Amino acid sequence: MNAEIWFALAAANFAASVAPGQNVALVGSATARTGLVGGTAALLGILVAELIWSVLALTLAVTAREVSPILFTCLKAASGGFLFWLGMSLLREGPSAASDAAAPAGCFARFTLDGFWIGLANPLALIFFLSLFPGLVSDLGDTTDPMVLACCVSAILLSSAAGLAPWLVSSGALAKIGFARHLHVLSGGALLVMGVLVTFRLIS
Ligand SMILES: NC(=[NH2+])NCCC[C@H](N)C(=O)O
Repeated sequence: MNAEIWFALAAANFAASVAPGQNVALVGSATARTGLVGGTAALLGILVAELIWSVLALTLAVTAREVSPILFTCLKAASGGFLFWLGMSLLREGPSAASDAAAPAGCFARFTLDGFWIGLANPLALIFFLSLFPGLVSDLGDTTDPMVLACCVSAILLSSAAGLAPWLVSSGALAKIGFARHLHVLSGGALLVMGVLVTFRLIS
């Protein structure tokens, strides 16, 4: 794997990662509630999910065509329900713990876990890892070779983190200058609306 392919992979994933979606909304919401530490905890959970997606897509070489439509539907239903529930519970809690010091114990572990599920059941991640990603790595030969695997995974994880970093930093800055409540309502509401949309599209 040469540097060109590494950068092409990283650039494609950066574009997908920086685009607004449920990962971005969770990072915003976690940062509004508990500052940069909470946002970073959510980001770490998302990265673990992305690690799983990229390793699965590379080692099993699964593509969208091979995944049963029933599994897709189940994943979307789980994603819709979880987004709705998470949006509701975040909105109900309110941005009470806007400073790191006031954050309740266990809050960061919760954000990491939320990040993990949000990242795993992300319809945009499904599209990326099962449709775009296989095309991007198709010339690499044996993608189960540990070296190739490590290169691809490092490109994905670094670019995903780089895509979420501007949202983390700007959310932290907004929370600091007194917009924590607005940010909280906006990102919690976005998660809720995405949950409704995913569910609505499934049943309509
Ligand atoms: N690594 C990826 N391409 N993941 C999908 C990210 C989707 C989108 N940026 C979101 O926040 O929901």
